[in-house]
Amino acid sequence: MKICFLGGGNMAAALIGGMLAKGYVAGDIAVVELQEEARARLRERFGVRTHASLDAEALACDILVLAVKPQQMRDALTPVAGMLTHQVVVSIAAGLRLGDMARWLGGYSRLVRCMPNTPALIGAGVTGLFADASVSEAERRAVGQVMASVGEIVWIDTEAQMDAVTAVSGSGPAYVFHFIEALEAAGVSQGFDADTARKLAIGTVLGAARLAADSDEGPAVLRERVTSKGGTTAAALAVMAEGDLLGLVGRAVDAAEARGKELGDALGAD
Ligand SMILES: NC(=O)C1=CN([C@@H]2O[C@H](COP(=O)(O)OP(=O)(O)OC[C@H]3O[C@@H](n4cnc5c(N)ncnc54)[C@H](O)[C@@H]3O)[C@@H](O)[C@H]2O)C=CC1
Ligand SMILES: O=C(O)[C@@H]1CCC=N1
Repeated sequence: MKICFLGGGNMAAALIGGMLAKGYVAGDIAVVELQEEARARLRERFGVRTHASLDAEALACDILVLAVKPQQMRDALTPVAGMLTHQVVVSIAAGLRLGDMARWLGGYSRLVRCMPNTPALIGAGVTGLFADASVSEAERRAVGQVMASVGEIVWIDTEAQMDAVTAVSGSGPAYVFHFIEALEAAGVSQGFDADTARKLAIGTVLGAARLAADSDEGPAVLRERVTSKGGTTAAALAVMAEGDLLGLVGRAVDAAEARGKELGDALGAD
């Protein structure tokens, strides 16, 4: 299975790093990247083959992963129209719809839209996937296998739900990092040095996420177990409820989902 990435930025690096750690070999992975510096970094870091443009050698792949920014996609795909023969084209771009990509590719519709996230780098990603009806079962399995090598995969029933996947798990690591920043800052204002505060904050988020993943009981039960009546946790959670943390996260996810749709509308209108 030969895989070529179009765009070698943050997310391509996260996926490639995760895939190599899971046994994919560098010789089967190529990256097309415009920036010379980025190409050199990718070769040095991962030992993968790099190309300055999507030439015939780069196109000799089974799966072409589109990993450029949504706003860069049209320019990136236009020269490819008419060059694709058998490749399954997998877009990881937020918002961008399959119909618009197929149009830019001159009607080529062997397309999968997916939304990974950056913990893929350590094999702990979550990826939502949706395939065009023309993608065969075997092709879906092959794409699923690549994404499963860097974490969990979830196939989605309708393409419209991809914006919700993006809002929950694609952008989600940033919400968790932001919470870690907040917990760390709170630790510092309690008088800890920055290293100690960070250790306490990251250790807590990591341990709680692992416990939640290992438990059948769900996060609400685990939360209640930490919360003694009249104790310290109850005092903190009351402040979070007063600030409507649940509503705030809901509104944040709604905003991300709406932005995905807006991006899709704007890009498709082009
Ligand atoms: N960063 C994240 O957490 C996630 C990002 N995504 C999606 O992944 C895609 C890439 O995002 P990032 O990696 O963060 O962006 P990035 O800006 O780090 O990487 C994009 C790379 O593509 C290169 N590029 C642009 N046009 C090109 C072309 N025509 N040919 C070859 N290379 C080209 C750029 O030089 C750059 O290195 C986006 O569409 C984004 O929506 C999806 C899931 C998570
Ligand atoms: O912020 C973004 O648009 C991309 C998509 C999901 C994560 N990063």
